[in-house]
Amino acid sequence: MAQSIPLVSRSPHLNFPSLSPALKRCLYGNPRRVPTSSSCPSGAVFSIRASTSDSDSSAHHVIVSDNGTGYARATLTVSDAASTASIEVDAVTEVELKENGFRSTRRTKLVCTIGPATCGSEQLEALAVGGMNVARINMCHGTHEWHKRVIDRVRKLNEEKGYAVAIMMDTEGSEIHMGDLGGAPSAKAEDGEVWTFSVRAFNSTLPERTIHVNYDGFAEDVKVGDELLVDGGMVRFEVIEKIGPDVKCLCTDPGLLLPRANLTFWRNGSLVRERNAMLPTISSKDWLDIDFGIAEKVDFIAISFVKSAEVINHLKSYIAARSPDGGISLIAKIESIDSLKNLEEIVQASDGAMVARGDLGAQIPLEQVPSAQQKIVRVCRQLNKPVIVASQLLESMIEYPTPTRAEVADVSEAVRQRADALMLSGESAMGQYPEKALTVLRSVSLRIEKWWREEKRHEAMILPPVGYSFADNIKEEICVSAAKMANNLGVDALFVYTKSGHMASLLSRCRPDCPIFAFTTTPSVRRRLNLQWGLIPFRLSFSDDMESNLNKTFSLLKARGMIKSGDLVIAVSDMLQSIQVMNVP
Ligand SMILES: Nc1ncnc2c1ncn2[C@@H]1O[C@H](COP(=O)(O)OP(=O)(O)O)[C@@H](O)[C@H]1O
Ligand SMILES: C=C(OP(=O)(O)O)C(=O)O
Ligand SMILES: [K+]
Ligand SMILES: [Mg+2]
Repeated sequence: MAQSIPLVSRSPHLNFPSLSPALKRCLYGNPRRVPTSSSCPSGAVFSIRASTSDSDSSAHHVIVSDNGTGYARATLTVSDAASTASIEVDAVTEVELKENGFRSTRRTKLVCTIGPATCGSEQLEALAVGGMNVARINMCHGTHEWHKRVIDRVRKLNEEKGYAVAIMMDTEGSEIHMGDLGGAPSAKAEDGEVWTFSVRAFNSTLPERTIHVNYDGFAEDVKVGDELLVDGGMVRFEVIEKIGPDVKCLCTDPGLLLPRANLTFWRNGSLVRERNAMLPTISSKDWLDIDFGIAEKVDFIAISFVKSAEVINHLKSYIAARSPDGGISLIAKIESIDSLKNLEEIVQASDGAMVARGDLGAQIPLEQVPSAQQKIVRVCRQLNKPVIVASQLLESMIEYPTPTRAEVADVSEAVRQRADALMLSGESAMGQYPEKALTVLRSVSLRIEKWWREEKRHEAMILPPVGYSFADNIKEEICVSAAKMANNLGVDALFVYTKSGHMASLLSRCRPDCPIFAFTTTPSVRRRLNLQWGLIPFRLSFSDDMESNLNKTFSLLKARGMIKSGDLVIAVSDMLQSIQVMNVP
């Protein structure tokens, strides 16, 4: 494929105005221009190291000619062969690596929910600069058009600015929730007020103190005396009367009602699950949203209110039939009593899990949420699946520029547990201080991680074997040993060459002291590895010959100032059952 690109011959630099920004970025690192015309006479052919971030083809040759016009022309040849000469890494990580060295890179990954406060290109870029690894879109809110605009903006950012921000689509699920409040951003419920919760469809404006409920069986299922919890207890009501489709409720704990807030009802101190438990995990709207996610090639789909492994398996085969390249990972949200009961089988079937503390805290007593979190994080690590700790990490920052001490302690605890990722919800979607909230997550993560390394607080790593096939057991053993060696020798980095990403996960699971450079061939695997603890994913074409892979990687990384001679590295790969220890030449 050859492209003709005009350039300005009389400028001291060759200027490529119509070159795509992604290619421009890659020309010799980051210049807008190719070096001087004197070193680039008419007819000259020279190589540029460049590649487009989302394809395997790379620009290789620029041929300059002047055609006697006085204005030279350059022809850019895009060739697949050239991709073997390039390496792609997240622009923020590259700066971090150069400025602070390996050891101080952040290991805990960060997920930001995108909403009205952060959906613009500039705001998304600010989040990417601030360390967002995954952008989450919540299908409870907004239209497909709205979500598509966000996805396109993130993709553009990745392509033009060299990020690898992954996209996670989160389904609505069949939860019971309130309606839209007739367009109002919120409504205040005061102590002693009587509100009507109704399953009636309201076409025009809602009557005063009336809330629409999305679940048709609601008025039948509740009983007088039941307690109705909005958002897991942010506001509480007591059911005092049932009149056909309307349920009259007395406000007992005042608070702010937000559009589409989740509803649960409790009887004699336990959650009423009756028909609620019969709701399908994936609603008809969810299926439409999932089709949207597949069409948009999102990297992750998070499934709300998962009850069993069966639904995950079902969805996996649905996605596999429609997206055969396997580019979508499924994240099971653990946010119900059933999901806790079937935790192991759900996590085993999924590609990762989320501790969705918002709804979980509405389904089990709040004081049980921390132990549930610890258990979920532990199970995920045992089964080698990434885990995200979500909801209310920095809730007060929706309104205030600094977090509470308790919030900082909560974030620290999730980091200490070695969760793969922390998530912002309302803080980044509709809060006043999205970037500040992200900065808090980043700095608290870095601080806690540094503290372990300084104190050398290696907690005993009891990792029961999880491999099912012989081959898998070998990989697991190699990674456990490589990580242990890395800690004992104090190496600068672990290198892993992996096509599917599996070997990189196995290393991440060991939570070693040093960062893990994960080299993978496809942009999609690279983006998905961005969710996992301690992995710095690079896109690189490599062969089965480890010797040449290593030499190539060393020279590419050295050229970009990301490693230096003498650095101690341990390398493992999908292709070879060995652990190599060496100093960068
Ligand atoms: N796409 C969106 N459009 C409008 N508002 C959104 C969007 N995504 C999130 N929000 C707002 O951010 C809040 C927090 O997000 P999240 O925790 O993901 O949702 P929920 O509160 O429904 O569980 C939501 O309650 C909603 O007010
Ligand atoms: C992350 C959660 O899910 P959602 O925000 O979709 O309710 C949660 O319940 O904590
Ligand atoms: K959701
Ligand atoms: Mg939820």
